[in-house]
Amino acid sequence: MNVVDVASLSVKFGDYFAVNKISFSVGQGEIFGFLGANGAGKTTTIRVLCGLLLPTEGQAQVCGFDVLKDAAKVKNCVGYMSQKFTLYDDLTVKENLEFTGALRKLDEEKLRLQKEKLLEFIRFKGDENSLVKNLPGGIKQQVSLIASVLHNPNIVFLDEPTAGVSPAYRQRFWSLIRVLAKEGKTVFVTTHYMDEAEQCERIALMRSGELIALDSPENLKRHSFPDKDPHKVTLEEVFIQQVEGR
Ligand SMILES: Nc1ncnc2c1ncn2[C@@H]1O[C@H](COP(=O)(O)OP(=O)(O)OP(=O)(O)O)[C@@H](O)[C@H]1O
Repeated sequence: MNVVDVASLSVKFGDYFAVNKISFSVGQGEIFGFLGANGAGKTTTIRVLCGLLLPTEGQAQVCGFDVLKDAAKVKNCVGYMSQKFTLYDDLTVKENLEFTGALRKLDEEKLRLQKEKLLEFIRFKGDENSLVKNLPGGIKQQVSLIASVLHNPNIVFLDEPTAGVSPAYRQRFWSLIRVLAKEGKTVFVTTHYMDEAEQCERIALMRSGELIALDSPENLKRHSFPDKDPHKVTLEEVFIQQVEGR
């Protein structure tokens, strides 16, 4: 079953096509990488798929709901960890989760159970009453992840979730992503790290608002460099050739 179905989707800002007639689908439980250079249209697409921005043209369905007709239902079935802002630095871990729970209209008991389950899931060892600004970056990222899935959405959009985090924390974060996917959640993730992209089941490559390739990491390597042994090709080389056109 598809959780995301996008057909000829475009978003224009003035005369500028930030997203230009893209079409793709994402399945339940898939780890889907959404890659491209800065300004390629990734965040804009994610905002449409979270029901936060109306497209200019085309269709998009998320969890079976139309982003144009049913934006409120779309918002309910998605989790979103945005690039810059997911937690309040001046609130504690507990307050952040309670605030997110209130925004998501979770009742007290459900919030309590989800909070316990998810803190356990990330093996949070700290004090729930610590201010978020005092947490190490990697832990902040993990708390941000659980805040985005507190309402148990079908799909979670992670926009450069590991930017600025140490390699050990990045590795840990990806092990959490894999568990979420195994449990059936769809993970839609953008990253500039090719070792992370390598862990996606399929990767979409965006360039200047257009979707220029969509396949498994292995097939992207095979098709980008047909004369080479795909095991000797890196995704970095694919990215440089396809996205940066060099
Ligand atoms: N609200 C807006 N008004 C005008 N232009 C915008 C707006 N939002 C995004 N853009 C432009 O649309 C293009 C795509 O931006 P977007 O943020 O989707 O790219 P991105 O692929 O997510 O890049 P990055 O990796 O830097 O986050 C950029 O040229 C950006 O400047």
